[in-house]
Amino acid sequence: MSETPNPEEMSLDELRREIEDIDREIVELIARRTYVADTVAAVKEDRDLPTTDESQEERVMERAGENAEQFDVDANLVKAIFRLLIELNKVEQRESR
Ligand SMILES: C=C(O[C@@H]1C=C(C(=O)O)C=C[C@H]1O)C(=O)O
Repeated sequence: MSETPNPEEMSLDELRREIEDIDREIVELIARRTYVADTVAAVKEDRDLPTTDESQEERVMERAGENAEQFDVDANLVKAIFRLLIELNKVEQRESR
């Protein structure tokens, strides 16, 4: 085994560390989004509102598409991710009310 670092492998490692950091941040943001759902659930319970609000979901999805376009990423893929995030939030809300 050679002691000389392979520059291509090093930069691959560095890039993967960057992805690892970003992945952690993504999970942290998902957790933050989910924690807010607990508070939303409390407000809805207080006002006797249902967990699902389809018009709000449409606004969230539309915003996701606009943000995706702004950052030049595939809007349909980003929307698919947001569909899952909304479902995750609703599961959390149903558990906490
Ligand atoms: C968080 C809410 O509850 C649900 C979850 C949503 C979301 O995750 O963005 C949007 C609408 C609701 O169906 C809300 O009403 O704002």
